[in-house]
This record gives sequence, structure tokens and C-alpha cells, in this order.
Amino acid sequence: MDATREARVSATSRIGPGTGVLATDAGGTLVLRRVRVRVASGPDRGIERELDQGTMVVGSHPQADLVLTDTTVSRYHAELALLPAGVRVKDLRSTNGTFVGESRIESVLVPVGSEVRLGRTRVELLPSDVPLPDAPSEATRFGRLVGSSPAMRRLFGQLERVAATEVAVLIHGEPGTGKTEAARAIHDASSRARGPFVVIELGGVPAAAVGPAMSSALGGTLLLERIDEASGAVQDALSAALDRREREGIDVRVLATSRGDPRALVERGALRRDLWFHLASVRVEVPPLRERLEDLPRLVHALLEELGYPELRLGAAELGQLRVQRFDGNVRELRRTIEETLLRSAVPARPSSPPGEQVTDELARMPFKEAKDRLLDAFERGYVAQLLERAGGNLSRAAAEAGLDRNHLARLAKKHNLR
Ligand SMILES: Nc1ncnc2c1ncn2[C@@H]1O[C@H](COP(=O)(O)OP(=O)(O)OP(=O)(O)O)[C@@H](O)[C@H]1O
Repeated sequence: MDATREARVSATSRIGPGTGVLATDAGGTLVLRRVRVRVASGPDRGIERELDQGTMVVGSHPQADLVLTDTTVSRYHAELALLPAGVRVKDLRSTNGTFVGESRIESVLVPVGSEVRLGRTRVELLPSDVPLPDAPSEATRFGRLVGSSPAMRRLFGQLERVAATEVAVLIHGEPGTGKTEAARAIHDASSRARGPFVVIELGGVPAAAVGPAMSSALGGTLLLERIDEASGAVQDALSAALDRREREGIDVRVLATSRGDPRALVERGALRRDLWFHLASVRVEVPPLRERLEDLPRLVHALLEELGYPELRLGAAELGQLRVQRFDGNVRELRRTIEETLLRSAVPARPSSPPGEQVTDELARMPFKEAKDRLLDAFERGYVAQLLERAGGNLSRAAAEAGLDRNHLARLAKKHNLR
């Protein structure tokens, strides 16, 4: 297998099945991103080729993938590679150079829609997306996320699809909707499930923590929590870490979450554009709870189960009350509401409730030794009284029954005034 072909196969397996790269279009639909490479000037003007997988070598040699007759173009002039984040343009040591804008480049990642120049020929990299069928999943659960509403089943369909690939995914949605759970579930459903799942909260983290987080996720998944809260310094560190990952082939899949609308972040300059290309070519939105109230019964059941009450069911009246809540805090707020309801309604203690029911409030407030003596005293008195009663006051019989020394039992009986 020659080197180019090998690169093509490995690039294809990197971007998953089918031809093209999984991406999200402006309308939020998953698409297979392909690029139409169109010659925009020079003697071959008008020629077009689809770049739908792996790499394309452009040059004047008849065996190049896109052959140009321009005499300022070298035999193997440049290589284009379709990646989830855009198109990598690499100059193959051409005589007259490869340019993006005014800059002569060696290797650079450019967004789809860019133009590059080889010698005197301009080449456009045009989007040529193929929409993927957006069928809702049959499942009503994905990892720990539950829901049977069309909105959640559509999300599950998208999550199943992205879990089968290696692409970076930006998960966005309101607070408490389940973004972290969605990321965890992607990892668990992916081929990296046995590798580490490392979470780094970008709000407030020092920039120096980014590199080590990437290293500790080797072979697994790194979740960048809340990129909308990353400071400029953290964004710079992230950008450097992602570049290094690509250059050195570091084996880490990256997922990210954001509460804010990620596109607006880029537009107002709050998120570096290159991070957008690296992290947000695939975006999935977790819908707010108020838009899927039909999920409430199932969610309540799942949360009760998690809280240790699998046998409990909420009545119609209680569910009705939940339905009129605003749930600005989404599923996290629902969880809190349920916890509070459980406390208020004094649900019987769970089997796993902490030991020490005999410790009354009064005992609990005493110094430890005093409380312990008091409790032991009460136990001794109760135990010995019942024992003697069963033995009809016969000390020897009672001692034998309880496995106690007769004299010891006599002292205990005396101490508690039982004889
Ligand atoms: N669809 C769901 N099914 C079951 N539990 C859920 C679901 N969505 C969220 N939860 C639960 O709600 C809580 C909040 O979820 P999570 O932390 O994933 O939200 P988030 O969107 O990442 O929040 P934030 O914006 O604060 O980072 C967790 O206890 C999670 O288990």
C-alpha cells in the first residue's frame, strides 16, 4: 500500500463510516460534510472534484488526484485532507508555493469555504454537505439519560451516531439539562469506554491544568466542561494542547459542554475561532425540561430509583403539581424538588438508613461516654429483667441460658434492683 493510500484509509477510519466527515449544519442537522474543490482561476478553471474522504493530492503529474496543467504548479504540489475541524492544506515542497491569503504556508487548517492558491491557480474549498436522516432513536434511554419525548429521542439518535465516531462534539443546553451525563454516555457507548473519562471544568481552572488533563485522558475521552467560561489564557492553553494533539497524534477524544449558544460566543469574540473549528463542528443540543414535560413521569421514576426508592410512585396530583413548575434549573431542579418532597413526606427509612435509631436526640447531645453508659445501662436492665422473668427468678438457670457467670449475673441483678 503506498503512503498516500495508507493515509487515506487511516483518515477514513478516523472520521467514521461513510464518505465525508460528521458535522452539524447551521440549522442544527447532522450532515456528512464533504468539500467540493473547484478550480477558480488559471487554465483549468471550472474543474471540480469531491473531497469526501481522506486526502487529495493536487499537482501537474497525471497521477495526482486533481491534475492541473498550470506550469507554475509542481508535479505533486499540495495535499488537501478533510478533517472534522476543516481542511488541512499541506504544501508538498512545491516550487512556487501554496498560499492562504497572502501567507505562504507549509501546513495549515482552514475552514470549509476558504480559498487557497497553488502557484498562480486559485482553488476554492466549497461546502457540499449531505444531510443525514435525523431519525429519532427507538430507545428511551441513553446512558443515564432517560426520556421518551420526540426531542429526547432525536437527541438519543444523534448521540448514538456520534458515539460511533471519533469526532469532537459540543453539547450545549441550559443548566442542569444533562449535558455532563450526555458526554459520559457518549464515552461509555464509544470504543474508548475502557479508557479514562477525564473532566476539566474550564471556569476558574488555571491554564497550566489543561496540558496535564489532556495527558491523563490518553486512550480515553477528555470532557471540557463549560467552554463558555474559559478565560483567554485557558483558551490559549487549550488551543496549544489541541494543536499538539493533532501534530503528535495524541490519542484523546475531546468533548465539550457549553450553557450559552456556542455560535453567539464566537460572534461576540468570547470564544477563539480555532477552538470553534476544533470543538464545535458537531453540535448537539439538550432540550430544556419545560419543552418535554411528557418526560416527567419517566424522569421522576428514574430519579426516585437513583435516590433509593424504586418502589415509590408519584400520584396524579403530585405529577400535576410538577407540570406547572417552570424548571429553570431543569432536571437538576426536578431532582432537588423530589428530594425535598421525600424529606417533607417523611418516607419510611430506607433499608440502607444509618444505624442508631435508638440514639434519641437527648442522647445524641450528651458527651459520648455518658451517652454510651446510659444506653448500655438501659440495655442491661431490660435484658436481665426479661432473662430472670423467663427463668422464674432462678439465677443458675438464667445464667446458663444467657451464657453468663452466675456471680456476674447476680451482680447485674443487684445493680439494677431486680432481686
Ligand atoms: N434525561 C435525564 N435523565 C435522568 N437524569 C438526568 C437527565 N438529565 C439530567 N439528569 C440528572 O440531572 C442532574 C444534572 O445533570 P448534568 O450535571 O448532566 O447537567 P448539566 O447540563 O451538565 O448541568 P450544568 O449546566 O450545570 O453543567 C444530574 O443529577 C443528572 O443525573
